[in-house]
Order: sequence, then structure tokens, then C-alpha cells
Amino acid sequence: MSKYQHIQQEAYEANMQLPKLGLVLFTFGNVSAADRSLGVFAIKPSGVAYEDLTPGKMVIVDFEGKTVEGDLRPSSDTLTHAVLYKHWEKIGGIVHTHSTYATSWAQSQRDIPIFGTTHADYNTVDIPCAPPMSDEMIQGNYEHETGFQIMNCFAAKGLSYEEVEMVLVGNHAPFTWGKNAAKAVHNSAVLEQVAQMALLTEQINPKAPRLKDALIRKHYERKHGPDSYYGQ
Ligand SMILES: O=C(CO)[C@@H](O)[C@@H](O)COP(=O)(O)O
Repeated sequence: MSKYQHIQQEAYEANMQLPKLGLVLFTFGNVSAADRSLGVFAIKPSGVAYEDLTPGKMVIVDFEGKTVEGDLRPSSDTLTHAVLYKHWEKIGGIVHTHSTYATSWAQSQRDIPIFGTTHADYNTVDIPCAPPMSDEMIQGNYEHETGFQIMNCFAAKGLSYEEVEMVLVGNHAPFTWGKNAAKAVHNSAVLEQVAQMALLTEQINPKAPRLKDALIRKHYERKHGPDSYYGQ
């Protein structure tokens, strides 16, 4: 019996939500669940179909990206997860998908504008898109650099990972996170819905106005409590 079975179970259950929510095709995407007291996370094995997953197949990795337990190869995005766990100390779960609408915004290299209250319930800012990798980063370790691509974007925009729990990686696809894997999966589903609504909004009315800040504040604080608004 693995001493990591608790996070293997958490990661397994969260991974199995991705196809149920329509967020992945085939073996796309991956979810991880961390145990900070042990300094490790459990992550989906690379290239394994969701229907073939079991809790025991989740690979245990430390925050340096080194496999601690497991015979299967961890997800190809493992180093991105490891960088974020190492530097963003409050997150307990991370999701990466190639969900259609969020990925289309990521490929367009645009932030998702805040057009409505669905978005405002979860974020008071446009959902950020991290600029594509520099030539120098591309020559480096791609998955490792993706973690820094995300953190550099948040630093440049003055965003807190504890307030905004989602990002589009330019020319790639979305990553979301949260206090645990289930919350990160919830954020991935919300991101995909908001991305689809925003695309349709712009198609219906290319001049659709952004939501007024006063209404963003009202909606966000209704859900997250007074003085929780952090603005654009
Ligand atoms: O981002 C990508 C590919 O661009 C990955 O999420 C996707 O292919 C899934 O890879 P893994 O099976 O997790 O190694």
C-alpha cells in the first residue's frame, strides 16, 4: 500500500472528471494533486487513456520534477506542474487541458475580456494569456520553461495566483489551479465556459462592451465576500 495513496486517489478522481466534463479528447490534458507536507504530487501518467487509468497508476513526483514512485512515465507537462508547486506555495491541485475554446483564445494570444457576470463571479480581471515563449526559452527545457512563462505573466500583470486561478499559455493551452485538484478541475470547466461565451459575444457584437467595474465588484464580492475585489 503506497504511503501516497491519498493523493493518488485525489488525482485519479480529478483526472476522471476531465472527459466527463468534455474538457479533453483521447489522452490530452492532465491533473495533479499535491501533498505539501510530503513535498510531492501525484500526476496522470503520460499517454494513458482515461478509461485505462487507476489510482495506482498515478505517478508520484517531487517539486523538482523527479519521480519518487511509479513505473509509468509521468505526464509530459510534469515539470510545469512542479515549477508551479515549488514557487506558488498555496496551490494543492493543477489542471492542464486542451479544451477547445480556452485553447483557441490561447492560440490567438489574447486575454479573455470580462463581458459578463459569469466571468465576474470568478475573476475581476480579463483572464490572462501568457505571451508565447521567447526563442531562448524554446531552446531550453520546454515544460520547465512553461511554468516560468506562467509566473512571469502574472508578475508582469501584477496578478496574484491566489486570486486568479487560471491562465492561457500563448500558442499552447490553459492551465488552472486551486487549493486542491477538485477546485482546479472546477476552474478548468468555468474557464472553458467563459471562453466559449466570450467568443460568441464577440461574434454577435464585435463592439460588445466590457462589464462596468462597479458591477464586476458587486458580483465578485457577492460570491467571495466584502473587500475581496482586486480590480484590473
Ligand atoms: O500539452 C500537451 C501537448 O501539447 C499535453 O497536455 C497532452 O499531449 C497530454 O500529454 P501527457 O499524456 O500528459 O504526457
